[in-house]
Amino acid sequence: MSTADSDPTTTRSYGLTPAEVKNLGQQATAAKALSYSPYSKFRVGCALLCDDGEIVLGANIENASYPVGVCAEKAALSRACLEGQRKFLAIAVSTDITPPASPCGMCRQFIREFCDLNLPIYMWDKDGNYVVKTLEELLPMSFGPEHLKKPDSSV
Ligand SMILES: O=c1ccn([C@H]2C[C@H](O)[C@@H](CO)O2)c(=O)[nH]1
Repeated sequence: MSTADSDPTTTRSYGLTPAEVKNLGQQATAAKALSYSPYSKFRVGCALLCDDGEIVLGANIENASYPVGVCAEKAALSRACLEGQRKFLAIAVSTDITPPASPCGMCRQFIREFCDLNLPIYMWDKDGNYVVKTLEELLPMSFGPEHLKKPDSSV
């Protein structure tokens, strides 16, 4: 007999149902098609689950002046922020490699601005499998907005 805890169709991962995790991963994987990465040829797709249920996509955007390029996570969070989104329930990142890539250090800090430390970050590989870690696991002892005087979030 299956219970709510053992049934893989109902067991939640960090508050998300298996269907929500899968959907977010599929959207991050699809977002790789938006990647502009002529230099590295390394496509990264990102899907953010906002607290109102909206999913915002991003991809890496490179530049002839290499350091000017933007990572997928930063692109997605910037896009979401400009849409007025400020709170996120989960992030999925997808690349074309196995084992999956994890967000770079700058992206971890960028995520830290808007997300709780227990935010799950799902890292999808080319075979459709994922590893999940919390933001705190990827960025321990981090520095965040609460360490500064309370910012005026309307600015
Ligand atoms: O967390 C990361 C790490 C790298 N990249 C992009 C930047 C560059 O376009 C390519 C190779 O580094 O991958 C991301 O989008 N996110």
